[in-house]
Amino acid sequence: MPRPSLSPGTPLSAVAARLSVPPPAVDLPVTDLVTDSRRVRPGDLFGCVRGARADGHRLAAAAVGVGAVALLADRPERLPAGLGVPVLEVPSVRAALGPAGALLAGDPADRLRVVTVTGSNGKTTTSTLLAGALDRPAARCGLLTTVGARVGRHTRATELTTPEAPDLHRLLRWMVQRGAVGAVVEASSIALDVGRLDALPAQLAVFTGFEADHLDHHGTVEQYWASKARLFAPDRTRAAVVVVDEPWGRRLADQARVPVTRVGHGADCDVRVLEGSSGAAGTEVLLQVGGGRHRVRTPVVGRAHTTNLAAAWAAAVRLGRDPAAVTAALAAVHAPPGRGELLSAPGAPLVVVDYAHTPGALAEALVTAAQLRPAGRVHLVLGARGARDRWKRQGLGAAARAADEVWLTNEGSHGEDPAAIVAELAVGLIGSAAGVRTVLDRRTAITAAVGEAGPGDVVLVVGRGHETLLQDAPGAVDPARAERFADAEVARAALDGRRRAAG
Ligand SMILES: CC(=O)N[C@H]1[C@@H](OP(=O)(O)OP(=O)(O)OC[C@H]2O[C@@H](n3ccc(=O)[nH]c3=O)[C@H](O)[C@@H]2O)O[C@H](CO)[C@@H](O)[C@@H]1O[C@H](C)C(=O)N[C@@H](C)C(=O)N[C@H](CCC(=O)O)C(=O)O
Repeated sequence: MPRPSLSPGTPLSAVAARLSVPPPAVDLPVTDLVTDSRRVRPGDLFGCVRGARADGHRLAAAAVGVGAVALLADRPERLPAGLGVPVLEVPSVRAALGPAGALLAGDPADRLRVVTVTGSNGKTTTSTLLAGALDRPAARCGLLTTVGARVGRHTRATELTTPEAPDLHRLLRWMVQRGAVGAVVEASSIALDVGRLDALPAQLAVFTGFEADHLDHHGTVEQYWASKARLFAPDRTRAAVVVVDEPWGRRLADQARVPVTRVGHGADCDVRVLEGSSGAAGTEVLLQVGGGRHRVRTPVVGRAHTTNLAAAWAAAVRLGRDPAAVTAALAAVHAPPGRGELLSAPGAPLVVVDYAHTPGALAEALVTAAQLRPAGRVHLVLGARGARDRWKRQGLGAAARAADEVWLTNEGSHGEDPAAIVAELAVGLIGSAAGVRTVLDRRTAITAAVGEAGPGDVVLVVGRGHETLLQDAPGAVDPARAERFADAEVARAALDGRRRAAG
């Protein structure tokens, strides 16, 4: 991610003061805080992060070699002798990245009304809806989600759903420089767990709902929930909007020590969903708020988005926006790419490309698909990501039983055997009435599903949504080792091919 022009520099002693550690023997200005030696520029402060695969302390010499003028370290004994640069010793470099990153970015969050959005499903859509409800030409609201960073018509690609803290605060500075007075930030549980959102005070935190996920990182559902619950502590947010349609959300609302606006279908909700429906034209809810009722619409497709829409509406109103203005704004907010994305062509099945990658989200996406073509059949193209969350695969297979036809395929094996991944998905489908076929080449699977489906059917392609890199090589996504592959593009080509074949 290209970095903006360098700031004039901040005294290293100011960084020490922000981190409450002794000042350096030698003071000097530092420009940016960087945690990757491959991205250091002259004048940077290099944070020596100890990770699962590398230790920044062992990379300090390389960082100094390309211009780092000072180091943040929590294992100074691991640093090579004679580096000749001041070292700020901290208890934890990871814990320092937020406060120091904010300072060196100019504390942009102090000039923004920040809203954080977390939850198991719907974070990106809810964040996009909320930013759309808050955004005004004269008072921009920035948006930072899995899809990338955006403010007004400016966009920036990002690598993580929630970037590392120094990158996050630089992106907030980038938004302020382009007129943002607010920012909606999608908060992944992993980011919360490792401290990427530290030093990011929010006016409001939104919880979209809960389903076990990322257990390969968090270990237990309790730990996963606790990582999200951190966002609702008084030192992290002033208020909360919580969807309470399931027990974990209710528990969060009960335990949060900040004012909570409860959203959901229950009679105890402050913003109660009386009715909800979704179809090809979008999603609509009827909300009961006190004595009043509000009918709210969005072009976003998917029954799962009824509570996301209600939460976004409640959050914008909680932040002081006029309810009628919020309702009007939401009517024009379209889904982020790859979330309930519809592709259609004359005489061809309807194709839906969605990000669903948990059993609950898949079940919801299948309900939506069936609702979109009530008289048709549902053809599901399903895979599971390699090298993570293996425990989810049988549950995904079980959720897939609601489809009429299931095409099991590769979704990026990341060093695993694609056939073994598919075999785990197939366990959930044992005894199912659905027709089940395995086609490991994803392009072939999507093309075959589109080719075989009837004109009144739906083809639902899940798991990757907007993503454009498909990787079978081990390790984190690396553009140099991944194939460029966008589900929507492949589905569109399949529809075009079907039209050409029909003459
Ligand atoms: C589990 C996790 O969060 N891992 C992140 C973490 O990796 P790590 O701690 O293992 O770091 P490492 O690779 O050992 O490197 C340690 C340090 O050495 C540095 N380094 C490394 C190599 C080098 O040549 N020079 C160098 O300086 C690295 O920049 C890093 O600071 O720090 C790395 C550098 O910032 C991240 O790239 C990496 O994200 C990986 C790619 C990842 O896949 N993260 C996923 C799990 C993630 O965070 N996902 C959530 C969304 C989940 C969801 O909702 O779907 C997200 O917010 O994106």
